[in-house]
Amino acid sequence: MPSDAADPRTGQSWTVDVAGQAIDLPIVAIKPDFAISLMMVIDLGVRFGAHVGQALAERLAPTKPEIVVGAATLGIPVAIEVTRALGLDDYVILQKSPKLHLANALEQRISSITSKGEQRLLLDRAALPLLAGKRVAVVDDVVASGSSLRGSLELVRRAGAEVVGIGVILTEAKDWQETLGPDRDLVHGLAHIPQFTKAADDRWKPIPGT
Ligand SMILES: Nc1ncnc2[nH]cnc12
Repeated sequence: MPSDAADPRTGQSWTVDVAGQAIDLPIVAIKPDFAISLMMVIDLGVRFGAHVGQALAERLAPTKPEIVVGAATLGIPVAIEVTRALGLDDYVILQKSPKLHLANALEQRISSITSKGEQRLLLDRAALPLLAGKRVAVVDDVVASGSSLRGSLELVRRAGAEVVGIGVILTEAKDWQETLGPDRDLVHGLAHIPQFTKAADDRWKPIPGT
């Protein structure tokens, strides 16, 4: 398909050990001199989903969560697997696009490094009784800027719940630590990935300190 957009593929990949399971992530250029190693959790199969669900549940169980909250889109499989592995049933998904039944949703604005422009997170008011007064674990696939997680925490707290833990498959670079402030201490990540820049030899290399 002809396109004016630059091809984001670099031909390089980054291997990371996720709680004992190695995955290969393609390094994808977001800008001419900036790239990330992209983890699309929905492309990694159900066994990987179950593995990370179990590993995150082990780390979150001591915080005694009563319900799990995840943000659309890639937080959805994580929320389902963590809920299952914790032996819970209900979970709550924060939507990114307005659904017909969400006309009256609680709303929070967010931004993301992998999606264009500003986005929002929406909490269905029908889910409020599931959250009010509850101990909540908030989960996502990756925390990078921290904007999406910060929006999730805000919505969960507006719903009257206590955030007792945050579970992510990957932490990426360090920007999220400043975005989340003191909430950074609630984060349980299974592995860390750096961000990348192009070196003099045209190879993508991790940015020191990320
Ligand atoms: N490395 C990454 N993979 C998938 N989603 C992301 N969002 C931010 N960084 C990401």
